[in-house]
Amino acid sequence: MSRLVVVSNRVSDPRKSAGAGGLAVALGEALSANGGLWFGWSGTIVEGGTPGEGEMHTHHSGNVTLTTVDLCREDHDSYYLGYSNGVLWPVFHYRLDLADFDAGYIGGYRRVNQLMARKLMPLLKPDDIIWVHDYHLIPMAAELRAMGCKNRIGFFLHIPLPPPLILAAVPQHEWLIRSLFAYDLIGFQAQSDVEHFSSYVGKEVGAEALDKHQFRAFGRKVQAQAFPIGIDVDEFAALTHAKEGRDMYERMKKEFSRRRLLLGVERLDYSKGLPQRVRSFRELLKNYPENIRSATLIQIASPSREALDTYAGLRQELESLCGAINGDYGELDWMPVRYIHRNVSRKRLPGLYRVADVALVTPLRDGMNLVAKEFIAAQDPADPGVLVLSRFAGAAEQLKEALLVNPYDVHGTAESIQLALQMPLIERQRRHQQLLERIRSQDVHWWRKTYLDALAACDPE
Ligand SMILES: O=P(O)(O)OC[C@H]1O[C@H](O[C@H]2O[C@H](CO)[C@@H](O)[C@H](O)[C@H]2O)[C@H](O)[C@@H](O)[C@@H]1O
Ligand SMILES: O=c1ccn([C@@H]2O[C@H](COP(=O)(O)OP(=O)(O)O)[C@@H](O)[C@H]2O)c(=O)[nH]1
Repeated sequence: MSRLVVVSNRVSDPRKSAGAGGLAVALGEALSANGGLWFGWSGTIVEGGTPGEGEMHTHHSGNVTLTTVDLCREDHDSYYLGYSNGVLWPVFHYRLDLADFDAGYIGGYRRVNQLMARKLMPLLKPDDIIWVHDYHLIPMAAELRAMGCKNRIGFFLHIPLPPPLILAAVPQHEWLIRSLFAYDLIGFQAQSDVEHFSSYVGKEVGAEALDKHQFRAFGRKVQAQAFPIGIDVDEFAALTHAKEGRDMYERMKKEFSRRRLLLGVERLDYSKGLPQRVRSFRELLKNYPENIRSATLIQIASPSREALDTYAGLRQELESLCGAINGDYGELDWMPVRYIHRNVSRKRLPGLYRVADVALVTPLRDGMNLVAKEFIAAQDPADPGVLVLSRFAGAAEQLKEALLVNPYDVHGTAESIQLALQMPLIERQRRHQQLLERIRSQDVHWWRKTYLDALAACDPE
């Protein structure tokens, strides 16, 4: 059997609890199945190091070999903070207003992709299957091919691909898309992303569509398809009953026996729609005062990309909104919002999800959103909570039995939250059962297998 080589910016030991971020969680689960090599950034930034250079480290965790490369400060800042999270992340999440098109970033982005390719190339065996992940590493296959790599190489984009006219705002858009043609298979989260890819390559580079999923351009053929990422449903449900999950459940259940719990869990990121959500909650208290002294919003917003000004600004905005709502509505023995700016261990989250009456997963744009799926997996089928889900999350293409909302519509979202709080048991059970079936039929094992089977079936160019 061929060895699987996964390449991603974030690498984390599958046997340890991953930090916040769905990619590391999902790849850890996918790699543990058959083992392989996980290659990427070590997480270490070397002050004063040489651009384009980085020490390599290897360690083993069960059947997975983890090989990582350090980055010097200059490379990290231009590749990770600058081009990946200052240009690609905002544009791909439709936020041209937040993009910082500094011409200096692209050099670091290319340099780090070249460095990663150079370090990976000698580790490869001829029949390895290479699976590259996410926007940090779009040119990775082109760099490997330039070094003579003939292996099958697949790519998976974890974030949305915007429509052509938004994508075209990136000064290097054509180069990025040309780089994608060095892969054999491009995986997207949602059907809408595939449609955007197809219309971009048709309109902007005159690609020939060989069929619905195959495109020829730049002298190469590539296949593009949606493979919605999932979670390990049984593993996550089991965490609900493990010690940390159970402790959390019992503690919170006691506290919320006479109150209603609304829950939000995410990285503190502008794509997640946090200020809009808090405003909707405020609207709920204003329009449905029976929720005062009862409905409490626990908002976990774990620190993310704090070196970027847009993230620091968002934190201030959110803290001021939470402070204002607590000041206006709070009582000595009840605060409407509990805002936590820390990462909560993934082992404790299932217990919290299970106590929640309503999960608020209302991003303005999201590639998938694994929290939505984790919430469903953690529910008690006899008395499940309700998922309020943004129609702009990739997960909305699958999770049709959630209460779908437009997060920009603060009033409409408040109405849906009230509907969720009032939903009769029988309807909650029916929706939950259907949602559970959906996340089970397309779980993380399905995702890995379907993607890798499709990559293996691609005609090598
Ligand atoms: O690595 P960070 O900069 O700390 O950010 C964390 C991850 O955020 C993004 O996650 C995406 O992948 C999830 C799993 O497919 C998906 O559910 C979610 O919608 C995406 O936002 C990012 O794409 C990852 O590369 C980051 O590691
Ligand atoms: O305090 C936190 C916040 C989030 N998460 C985890 O981080 C992942 C977030 O993934 P998602 O796809 O929802 O969004 P991303 O952060 O990748 O954009 C999920 O597995 C969460 O359980 C966590 O462990 N602790």
